[in-house]
Amino acid sequence: MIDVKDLVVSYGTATALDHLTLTVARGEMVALLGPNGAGKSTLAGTLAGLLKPASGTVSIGGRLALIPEGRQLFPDLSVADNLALGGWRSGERDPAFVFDFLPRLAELAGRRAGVLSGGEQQMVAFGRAMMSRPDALVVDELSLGLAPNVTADLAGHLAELNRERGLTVLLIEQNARLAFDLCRRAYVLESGRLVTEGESAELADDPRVASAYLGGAIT
Ligand SMILES: Nc1ncnc2c1ncn2[C@@H]1O[C@H](COP(=O)(O)OP(=O)(O)OP(=O)(O)O)[C@@H](O)[C@H]1O
Repeated sequence: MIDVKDLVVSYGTATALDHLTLTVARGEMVALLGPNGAGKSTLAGTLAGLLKPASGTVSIGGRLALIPEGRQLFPDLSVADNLALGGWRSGERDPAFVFDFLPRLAELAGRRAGVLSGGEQQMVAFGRAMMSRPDALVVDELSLGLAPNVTADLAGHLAELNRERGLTVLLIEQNARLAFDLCRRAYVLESGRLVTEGESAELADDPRVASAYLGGAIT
């Protein structure tokens, strides 16, 4: 569904992604881990078509939506209007199916997005992305600035969409525990290069990953 080959993306003379190769199969949920500045958002932007590769290829086998880092809502618009904007390209006008799996959004529909809590705003960004009826969803830091229980709630909804509706997910995260819990497979990016990839269970035991992301070995 998502096929990235030998991708190079630069900002002027600075290379943000350096020959990155990565795949996410249809219906798979895969994590991309990396510290600040690793190039994670650059990959998200490139997958969403917002950034142009210097070389390499990106191929997407369906409709892709992005939950961008920092939500990027329209703060002065209502939740309902933010959701409607997500349906602009797909022609989806009815958010009822989004309210089915995120019922809290129905209660918040008339509120201004800018006054919501971080978790509620992330839920709106999630719902807005789903309004485009995507086959694949790229989530740029689901957990950013959110309390663990709020993150867990959103992660549960994401896993449910993956399991029950076959939504393909690329979960871009700094929270390795969350990523390993949700995804069977993960890639680790540093300074624009892949440092390792594999099954989450094996990566959690990898001392390099454990010391960088998990504060020591997982017990
Ligand atoms: N618009 C830009 N102009 C110039 N350099 C940029 C730009 N955006 C990002 N970079 C640089 O590209 C590199 C990768 O940045 P990117 O935002 O993709 O990393 P990230 O892994 O998403 O980091 P974070 O977790 O902090 O969001 C960094 O060195 C960053 O400074």
